[in-house]
Amino acid sequence: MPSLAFTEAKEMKEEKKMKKKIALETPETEKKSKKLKESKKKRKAAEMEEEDEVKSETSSELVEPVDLKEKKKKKKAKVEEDEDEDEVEVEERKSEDPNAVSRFRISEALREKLKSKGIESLFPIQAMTFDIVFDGSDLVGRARTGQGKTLAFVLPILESLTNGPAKASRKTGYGRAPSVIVLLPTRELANQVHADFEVYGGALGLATCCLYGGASYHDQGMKLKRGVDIVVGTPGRIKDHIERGNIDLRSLKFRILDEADEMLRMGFVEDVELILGKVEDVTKVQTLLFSATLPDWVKNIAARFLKPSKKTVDLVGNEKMKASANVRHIVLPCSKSAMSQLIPDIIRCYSSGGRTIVFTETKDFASELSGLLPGARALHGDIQQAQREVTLKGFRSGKFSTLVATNVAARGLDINDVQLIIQCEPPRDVEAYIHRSGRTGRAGNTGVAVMLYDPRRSNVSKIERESGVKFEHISAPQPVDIAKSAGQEAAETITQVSDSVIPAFKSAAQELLKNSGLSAEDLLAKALAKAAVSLVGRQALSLEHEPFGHMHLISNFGFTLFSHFLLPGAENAAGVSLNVVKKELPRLQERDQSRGRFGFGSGGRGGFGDRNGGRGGGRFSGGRGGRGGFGGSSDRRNNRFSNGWSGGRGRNN
Ligand SMILES: Nc1ncnc2c1ncn2[C@@H]1O[C@H](COP(=O)(O)OP(=O)(O)OP(=O)(O)O)[C@@H](O)[C@H]1O
Repeated sequence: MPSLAFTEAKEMKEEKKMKKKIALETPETEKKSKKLKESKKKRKAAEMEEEDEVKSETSSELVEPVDLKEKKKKKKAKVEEDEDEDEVEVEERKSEDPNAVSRFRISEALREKLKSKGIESLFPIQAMTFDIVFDGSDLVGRARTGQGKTLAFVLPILESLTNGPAKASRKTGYGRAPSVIVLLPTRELANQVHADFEVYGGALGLATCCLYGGASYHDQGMKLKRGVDIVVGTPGRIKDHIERGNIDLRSLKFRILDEADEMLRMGFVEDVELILGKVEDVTKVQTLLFSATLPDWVKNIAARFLKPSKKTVDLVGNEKMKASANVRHIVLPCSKSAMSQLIPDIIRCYSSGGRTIVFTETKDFASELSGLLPGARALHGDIQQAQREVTLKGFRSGKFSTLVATNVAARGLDINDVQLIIQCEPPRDVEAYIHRSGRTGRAGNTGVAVMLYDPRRSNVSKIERESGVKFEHISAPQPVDIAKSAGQEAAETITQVSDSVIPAFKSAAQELLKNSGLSAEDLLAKALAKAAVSLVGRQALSLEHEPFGHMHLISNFGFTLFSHFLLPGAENAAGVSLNVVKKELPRLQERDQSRGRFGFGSGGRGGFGDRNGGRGGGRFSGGRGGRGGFGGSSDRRNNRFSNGWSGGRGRNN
């Protein structure tokens, strides 16, 4: 038997070779070349059109309509021919793609299912491990977050069971014992991996069930009784089913430890050992271990579960950067008491209108913070399982866009369009940082991870050193940042407006352009500012049931936007209505960093007037310090935004 060191050295050489091969054609290059092709096509079509236009102008002089028609026909044929060539090129390129699904021992049914999910090419970790798993080896697989480790084990296992080496000996029929067990550290993750097995395994006629705590034993037991091929679950509940005699693991073909380090760190070692130990003949079972992080202590424990001949595919290896390279890693000083004020600003600036996950260290703080952030919901271990599922479903479906969670959401969760991760303080270990920040920037997309820290109590250098991340240090978003991102959002909503409205508004636009004395660009900028304000207004209205929602939006966004961008040109802002919040506003708490370096820009001192004490009565009025705030209104009779800009110091409260 070759020594472990020798096997590993040989494996590393093989890995290097494979990495080179795979690097030749990554999904990124594919995307780029697709884009190039599309723009080439568009350019060609545009050129043809342009030429046609020129020709048709001259054609009236030449009066040769038949000839022209003929030419057009020929040209059309040429475009079609070129398009065909392009399609052939795409097909050729696909067949050259070393990671094309068709190049692997993947059956037609599974290929079709993958295609229906938009997957025609395997990601590197999948391509590098497929044959290893399919051909029967144990494996330790490591790749950064969001690189597709789940399908790296799902695909070869399914193929092996239905068309490969494990087919002959797997159990079939009613009441069959499972062939696969997948162990995961959290219920949410178990659900997610179960869903993948259901989709892809279902296409091959395989049945899966999911076993985790907080759900009915009876339902789970019934499924096991009927017989399943794949069991996915958390160690505690699986152990319970073993003890109840509901599950027979003697004839397993595959055992998978996903997020292995977390499972072992959470103290599941004994449960995991008990579950894995139920196999009758360990030489007949394949064991796979996956994670984005594999500290040495885990490797040592894991060595007990895997055969000495195991292979290792480590796409992180000794590279300095351990966290996702698709994520912009940012740190920002902030005290705990300022978080509920600052986080909405960070979301507005960095979430690109997508979803945000805010991580807290404790369950209590997750609950507290979720109550303070507009439209946020909490997810942590003290919440009933049924509610956890409802919350996650709502977040996935876009019912709300901010999830405040503990580490239950740190691992493995793959949620579409999570653009921003906020960590309220540096986590205890680097692995948590890597996994939390990895909830964004997945499957080749980009994202932003902001970590808050209190400079008096924590420092970021340990995480920076151990994760290999070079943090970008920023200060609290300034009004200009907020306005910029609101402008972008407004611009996006404008691009979505149907062209059909143009005729109705065109004459007003022409008149405005003619009479305003401004360039089209400047006018558009003003229109965007107005649209941005309406946008905030709508959000404020939709959040009226949230006690703090409207206050944040107006105070942190609207306030600074108005005060710093509209008010200096106050005469231009006349008519911008502030009556978006219809009921009496709560008094804005003066935040304790407003004078400090972590404060929210110069708008920090402004605030809502107090209806009782202040003269601003129910309108946006000057805050205590007055600087950056709205002055006492010159138009106190209505709840409108007035021109009462106070450049001076606190006259208004
Ligand atoms: N070959 C592929 N082509 C396109 N998308 C893919 C491919 N493989 C996986 N994906 C998608 O990539 C996303 C990330 O995959 P997955 O959740 O398996 O990542 P991961 O490496 O396990 O991440 P983590 O370490 O955070 O658990 C998923 O949405 C998945 O559907």
